[in-house]
Amino acid sequence: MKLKELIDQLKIKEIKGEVSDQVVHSIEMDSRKVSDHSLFICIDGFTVDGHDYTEQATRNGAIAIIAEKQVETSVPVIQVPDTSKAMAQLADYFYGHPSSQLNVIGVTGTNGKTTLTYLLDDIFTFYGHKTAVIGTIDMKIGDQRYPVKNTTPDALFLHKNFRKMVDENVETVIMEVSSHALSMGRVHGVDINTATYTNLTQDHLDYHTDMNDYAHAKSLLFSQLGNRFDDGKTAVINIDDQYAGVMERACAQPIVTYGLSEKAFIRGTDLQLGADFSSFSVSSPAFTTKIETKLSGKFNVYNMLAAIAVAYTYNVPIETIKKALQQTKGVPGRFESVSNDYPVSVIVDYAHTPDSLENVLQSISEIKTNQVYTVVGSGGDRDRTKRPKMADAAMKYSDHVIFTSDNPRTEDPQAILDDMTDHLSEESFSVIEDRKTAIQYAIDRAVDGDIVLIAGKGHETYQEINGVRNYFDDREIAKAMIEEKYEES
Ligand SMILES: CC(=O)N[C@H]1[C@@H](OP(=O)(O)OP(=O)(O)OC[C@H]2O[C@@H](n3ccc(=O)[nH]c3=O)[C@H](O)[C@@H]2O)O[C@H](CO)[C@@H](O)[C@@H]1O[C@H](C)C(=O)N[C@@H](C)C(=O)N[C@H](CCC(=O)O)C(=O)O
Ligand SMILES: Nc1ncnc2c1ncn2[C@@H]1O[C@H](COP(=O)(O)OP(=O)(O)OP(=O)(O)O)[C@@H](O)[C@H]1O
Ligand SMILES: N[C@H](CCC[C@H](N)C(=O)O)C(=O)O
Ligand SMILES: [Mg+2]
Repeated sequence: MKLKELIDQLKIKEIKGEVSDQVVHSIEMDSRKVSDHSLFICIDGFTVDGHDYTEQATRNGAIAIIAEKQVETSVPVIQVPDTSKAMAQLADYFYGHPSSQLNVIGVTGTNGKTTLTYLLDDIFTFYGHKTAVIGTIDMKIGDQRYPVKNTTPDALFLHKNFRKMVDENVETVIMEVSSHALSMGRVHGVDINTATYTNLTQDHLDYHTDMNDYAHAKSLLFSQLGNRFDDGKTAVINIDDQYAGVMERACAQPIVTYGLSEKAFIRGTDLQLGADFSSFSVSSPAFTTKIETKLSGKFNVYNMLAAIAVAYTYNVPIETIKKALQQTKGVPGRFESVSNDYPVSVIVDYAHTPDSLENVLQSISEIKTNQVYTVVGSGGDRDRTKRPKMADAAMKYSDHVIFTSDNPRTEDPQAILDDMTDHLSEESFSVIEDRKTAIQYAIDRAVDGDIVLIAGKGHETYQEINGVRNYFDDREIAKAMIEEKYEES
């Protein structure tokens, strides 16, 4: 594509150098990925400033630079007010507005995003759509999986991969949209059809100033659905959540609500929850039916109601939804039972917020027949104020808590553990910094009928200490320990 045609899309402050008939083969935001005929966009980041890498970019073959500050280079510089926005706009144009050729379902909320994307993937696949999923675990296009660095990647990655999805005949893409992504504009220019809200409870107060600021960031997904009524856009909102009104007020489009309360349009009733199943009735003015699945926990009933509501907006027949939910296996690392064959149950779960920990432990309380051991930590370089609250949730619902390291990142692990435990007066907990030793401690002590919950890392296959990621999988470690325990006895 011609550089001239591309930059004609932008509001330009100044052009230095001559833009004639240069051809752009790729758009890059990372100087290390620049090759011949790339257009390099300078992003002023949290760690470094992309404007400092123009020399490397031109050396690698950049034919022009998009910047928001003054830079000196040998190639034309197009200065714009905001390079992040320009990047989204250029990528959307360069790749031929691919998101508008897809059903894009965006999911936001503190907890349940990954789970809901998996449920929707199961429903739409069962319905016969070719699907794609982007989120915390990875990006999936059809049957192919690709690693992602962020739950919601940057705009360049998104538009580029939407193109790939269109080329591969994907019809429906289900994506998690994090609050970071919304406030950093990573989804700018993404033509979202359905915006879905799960819930809002404390997390990320290192990044957002307070809960209202956090709620506002989430609400951007709903304002970004736009003001036009002729394109069939819909919002799907958990009406039982205390911040539902914030999302509703931000949204000009029709809203389908779900929940357990009477005011929900898609309403769940008659819940029955077990260790490895749940069932409930779901009703709306259009249908009433009973859903039976292998997923357990009240929070998962909410996730399933959200999935039903989204599928309903696409006219997926309720019988199809019902069958898909009946077969769903759930999500790796979410309430994942490590082994059902032994008298001690080990559950690995990704709960890393006070609310998710409380939810998961409440669900365990409902099914437990004996004592509950909880092994839990809290991530470094993240919201510090959630740490004592996570500890309180663990203490409230467990018989024994072993506080340990999650991903300490660049923080001192012991300081994180102090943040979690300093306020605790009871003595009925242990602190074991090394996560493997902490898991061993719980499994060694658990007796027949006990449940060991290993929380916080779920599907993660690493532990990040001092910037280094070492291989670490709670599920593998626990499985080996539990097998060893019962083989010895
Ligand atoms: C704080 C934050 O969000 N950081 C994101 C940000 O990184 P950054 O600002 O530090 O980037 P940077 O390293 O300063 O680089 C600035 C620019 O210089 C360029 N550069 C850099 C080096 C070089 O040699 N040449 C070069 O051109 C970079 O390509 C970039 O364009 O931009 C990167 C590219 O988009 C993101 O990957 C990165 O996410 C980091 C890894 C991260 O951990 N983010 C977390 C907070 C996050 O976003 N989490 C949410 C999920 C939260 C949840 O749901 O619980 C998410 O969506 O992932
Ligand atoms: N609807 C829900 N409400 C509260 N807690 C939930 C809900 N769904 C899942 N959880 C809990 O939260 C944990 C994380 O779930 P999930 O991965 O689906 O959320 P997420 O929003 O994608 O999280 P992240 O932002 O970290 O990617 C689960 O392991 C479970 O403990
Ligand atoms: N998306 C979340 C994941 C947290 C997972 C937990 N294991 C941790 O490392 O804190 C975050 O980046 O805050
Ligand atoms: Mg997620």
